[in-house]
Amino acid sequence: MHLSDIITVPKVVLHDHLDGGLRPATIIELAREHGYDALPTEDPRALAEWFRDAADSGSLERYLETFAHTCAVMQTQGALERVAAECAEDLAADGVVYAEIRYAPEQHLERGLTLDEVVDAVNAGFREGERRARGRITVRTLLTGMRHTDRSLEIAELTVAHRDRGVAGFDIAGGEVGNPPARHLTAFQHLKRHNCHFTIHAGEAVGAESIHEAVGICGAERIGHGVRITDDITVHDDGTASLGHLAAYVRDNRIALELCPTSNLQTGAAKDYATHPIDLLRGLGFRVTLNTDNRLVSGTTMSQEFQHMVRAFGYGPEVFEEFTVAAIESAFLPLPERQRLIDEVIRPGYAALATQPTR
Ligand SMILES: O=c1[nH]cnc2c1ncn2[C@@H]1O[C@H](CO)[C@@H](O)[C@H]1O
Ligand SMILES: [Zn+2]
Repeated sequence: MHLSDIITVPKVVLHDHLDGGLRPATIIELAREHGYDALPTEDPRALAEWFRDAADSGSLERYLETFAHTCAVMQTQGALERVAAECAEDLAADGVVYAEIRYAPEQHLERGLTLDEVVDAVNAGFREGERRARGRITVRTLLTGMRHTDRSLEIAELTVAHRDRGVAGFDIAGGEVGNPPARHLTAFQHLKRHNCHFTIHAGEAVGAESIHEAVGICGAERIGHGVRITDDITVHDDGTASLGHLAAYVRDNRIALELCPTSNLQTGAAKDYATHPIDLLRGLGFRVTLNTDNRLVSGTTMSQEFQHMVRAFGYGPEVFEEFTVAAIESAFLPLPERQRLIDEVIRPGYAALATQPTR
């Protein structure tokens, strides 16, 4: 599949951080406006490289340190609106038709904004971005609680308060070691009481135990990464596999795994593309989705993630259609809207590719 075809076909991203995907030139401009002088360089190309290299450390903690620079310039209403609008534009230009973009409102209060003002500014930016993209993309947000702080209940309440107005659900993120999901149980209970969607970053830096807590104790509908579910899967010499109870539960309940291969290589959750568990998990019938995690920090796009999969596993359009439909089916969007995107956008987009003369 040519890159131009990969860009053209409809794609869905469920796991992409707003503060991990800024345009480098925008960071530099906003830093000047805000008087932030700690950027490692003021050259956009060099800055993009700096993020990718600094994040390429084999450790999730080191990967997360780079976000200090993006969050530093996302502290005003104007900056948040701009970053969100550009995010929608960039995704639309890459052929993404539906995106759930997450960020942690508590990280944007340094210059006096309230949590509600942060959410309103980001929502306004996304509506502007959708307009600029002339309706080619729909964006919803997930509000993230940081797992090392103690504001998750407050962020869960914020999610409920802003639901149906651009906010589709909740997530927790940040360093996984030492901050297990169940530490935020009251937040998840609040969401459940209000029938509100949530996903949990789990099984990235910690193994099956973290996924078990996320699913079995907290009740996550999807798993952010979840790549270490392989801890509960035994692959035998003859190629067959046995699933433990946790892996079977995740697979049998169609709990989506928000896999992000490039990010996994950077944080050490996987060794290389060719041995990334995505292909094993897909083969075993897990609901697999392909995502970017952080377009700037991981130096990637949805099309590039697709391309890596073409090279590693020889995937063609039928597999990408499968990933895209799986993603939209697991989206925190009302069923009729998901169905409309499948019938009117995704299926026709892949059908159009299939009828093109081969190039
Ligand atoms: O892959 C990840 N694992 C865990 N936390 C992450 C990952 N990517 C980003 N963040 C964290 O989520 C915050 C809100 O968007 C970011 O500031 C970053 O600290
Ligand atoms: Zn993430």
